[in-house]
Amino acid sequence: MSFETISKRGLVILGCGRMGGAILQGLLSGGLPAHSVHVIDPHPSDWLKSTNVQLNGTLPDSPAVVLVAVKPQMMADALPQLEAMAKGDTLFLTVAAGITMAGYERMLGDQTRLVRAMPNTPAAIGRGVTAIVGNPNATPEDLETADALMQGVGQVVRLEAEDQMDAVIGVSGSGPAYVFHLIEAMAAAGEAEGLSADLALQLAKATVGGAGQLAEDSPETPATLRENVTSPGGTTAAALEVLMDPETGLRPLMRRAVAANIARNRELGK
Ligand SMILES: NC(=O)C1=CN([C@@H]2O[C@H](COP(=O)(O)OP(=O)(O)OC[C@H]3O[C@@H](n4cnc5c(N)ncnc54)[C@H](OP(=O)(O)O)[C@@H]3O)[C@@H](O)[C@H]2O)C=CC1
Ligand SMILES: O=C(O)[C@@H]1CCC=N1
Repeated sequence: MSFETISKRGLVILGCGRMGGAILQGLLSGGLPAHSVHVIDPHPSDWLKSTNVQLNGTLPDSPAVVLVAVKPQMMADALPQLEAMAKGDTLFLTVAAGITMAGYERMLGDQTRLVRAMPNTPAAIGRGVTAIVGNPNATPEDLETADALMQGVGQVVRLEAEDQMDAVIGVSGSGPAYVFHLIEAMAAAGEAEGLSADLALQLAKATVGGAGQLAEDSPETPATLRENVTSPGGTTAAALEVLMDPETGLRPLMRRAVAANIARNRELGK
């Protein structure tokens, strides 16, 4: 399905907050005409009002795509109003955590053509990464459509099975929050060692941003890049002894954090 089909038949966005808004921004700057987008959201932001999309108005009977971007807790209230579209020729593309394909099929019917997608907030600057997986009704063309829409906000990867989605949410969907917390923690450590708050934050942000870019661009593995910083017997080695402790270091901590993420994701899906 091309952007032309989407602009002819329309795109409905259910819930246009941080994630729905970031995806919409990517699509509009990629050339999707604003008048073909119909947004349902109780409190549209000023930015949304300035885009010329159709806000809380009459919806097309059979839009090309419905993008579902409400919180999982709102899904049972918000989604059933669009049930009739799921009986026709509309692709449902959802970015919500927690809710499984079986859950959507219970709300919309088991004929629904559905793609689950898990983006992350760097989507707001076109640097997101989104994993997608379709239900058995989703055609290869539906996956192409979902892929093309999500490429508007960054890279897209395809999953082999829905059960991989939990780990994806735990790593990349929520991952930006872990990295932002790393920035906070590094800045706090710098401040505790005598730097001003502003300088510590500038150093931490630039270090995480630069290291992230280097890890993406370099042909070297993260392990080699880490070793390149680590002079034998030097300062980095002393810090890494703490961070890489097999019992108390970052690896077991991250393992616990991701496991907690997945446990919550499964609760939200109930
Ligand atoms: N934020 C993130 O990093 C990521 C989020 N997601 C998923 O994206 C989805 C949205 O999250 P996020 O954008 O952060 O949340 P937001 O709260 O920013 O956005 C949700 C939007 O839906 C609106 N809304 C609430 N009730 C309804 C309704 N009945 N009908 C239509 N719209 C409604 C909200 O309005 P109001 O605020 O007025 O209630 C809000 O604008 C979630 O399912 C989440 O799992 C996926 C990947 C990453
Ligand atoms: O915190 C959440 O539930 C959502 C899903 C992934 C990122 N934010």
